[in-house]
Amino acid sequence: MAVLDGQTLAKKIRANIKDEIKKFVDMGKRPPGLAVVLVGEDPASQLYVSMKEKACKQVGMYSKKVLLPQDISESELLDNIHDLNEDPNIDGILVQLPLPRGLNEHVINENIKTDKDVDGFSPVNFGKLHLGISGFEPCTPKGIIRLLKEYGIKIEGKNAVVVGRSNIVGKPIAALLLRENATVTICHSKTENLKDYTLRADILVSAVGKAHIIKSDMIKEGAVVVDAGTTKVEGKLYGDCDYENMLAKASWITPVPGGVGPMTIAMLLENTMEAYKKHVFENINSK
Ligand SMILES: NC(=O)C1=CN([C@@H]2O[C@H](COP(=O)(O)OP(=O)(O)OC[C@H]3O[C@@H](n4cnc5c(N)ncnc54)[C@H](OP(=O)(O)O)[C@@H]3O)[C@@H](O)[C@H]2O)C=CC1
Ligand SMILES: Nc1nc(=O)c2c([nH]1)NC[C@@H]1CN(c3ccc(C(=O)N[C@@H](CCC(=O)O)C(=O)O)cc3)C=[N+]21
Repeated sequence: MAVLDGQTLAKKIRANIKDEIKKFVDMGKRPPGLAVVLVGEDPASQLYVSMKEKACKQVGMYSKKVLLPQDISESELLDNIHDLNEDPNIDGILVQLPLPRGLNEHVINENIKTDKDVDGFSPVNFGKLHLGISGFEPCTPKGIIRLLKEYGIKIEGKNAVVVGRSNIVGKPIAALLLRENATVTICHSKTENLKDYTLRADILVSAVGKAHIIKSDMIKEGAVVVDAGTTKVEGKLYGDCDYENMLAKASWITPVPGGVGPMTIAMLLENTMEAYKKHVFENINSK
C-alpha cells in the first residue's frame, strides 16, 4: 500500500499559486479576489470558511467573507450575490453549503455569474462538465483527479465505483472519471448490496459522510481508495473508509485528514486564479 498524500500536493500547488500572484502584483495588477458567503452559524461551515480564508491570505489573494444571518430572505441573499457579481475586485464567489432550510441552493447557484462560479455549481458550469466543454470544475472532484494523476494512477479502462451522488462530490466525480474513460458505477442510499459493487472497484471513491461505512472486507485486493467523507465524532475526524484496516489491502489510499480535503481548497484557489486571469487579461465578464 501507499498513501495518496493530498496535503503535500496541495502545499505544492499553493506555493505555485503564491509565486504566480506575486508576479502579477509586482507587474502592478490587483490581486485575485475570492468571496465566501456563509449564511447562518453552523460550526462545521464556520471552520471550512475560515480554512478557505486562511488559504487565500497565505497565497496573497484578497478574501472577502460575507456573513449573513440564518433567517435572511432569498431576495436579500440574492442582493448580496448580485453585488459580488458586480464587484470588480472579486473573481470568485462561493456560497457555503448546506444553506439553512428555506433557501433554495439551486436558485442561489443560478444567480452566480458563470465566470465567477469557482465552485462549478451553477447550471452552466455543471452542464458544461457533463457536455465535456471546458468550464469551472467542482473543486473536490477536480482535486481527486489531480491527486490520482500526480501518482500516475491509470484511470482508463478501470472499474470506478462512486459511493454517493451529491451535486458537490458524487455526481461530478462520476462525470470526471467517465471523461477519463473509466467504467463508472454510482451507488447511493437505495443501492442494494453495496458490497457487491464496492468489491468490483479498481478505483473506489466514497462521499457519503458516515464514519467507516466502508470496511476492509468491502474492497478488492489492490484497489485504489479515495475517501472524500469527513465526519466529526466527539471532536475526532473520520473518513467513510476504515483506513487502518484497509492499509494492507489497498494499493493506494487517501488519509482523512490530509487527503481529499486539502486538495479541495487548492483547487478552489486554482479556479479563482483561472477566473482572475480571464478578468484581468482577457477582460471576460459574462452574465
Ligand atoms: N473532503 C472534501 O473536500 C469534502 C468532503 N465532503 C464530505 O463528503 C461527505 C459527503 O458529502 P456530500 O456529498 O455533500 O453529502 P450528501 O449528504 O449530500 O450526500 C451523501 C450521499 O451518500 C449517499 N448515502 C447515504 N447513506 C448511504 C449508504 N448507507 N450507502 C450508500 N450511500 C449512502 C446518499 O444517498 P442518497 O442520494 O440516496 O441520499 C448521498 O448520495 C461528507 O462527509 C462531507 O463532509 C464534502 C465535500 C468536500
Ligand atoms: N459551496 C461549497 N463548496 C465546498 O467546497 C464545500 C461546501 N460548500 N460545503 C462543505 C464542503 C466540505 N468541504 C471541505 C473542504 C475542505 C476540507 C478539509 O480540508 N479537511 C481537512 C481537515 C479539516 C478538519 O480538521 O476538520 C482534511 O481533510 O485534511 C474538508 C471539507 C468543502 N465543501
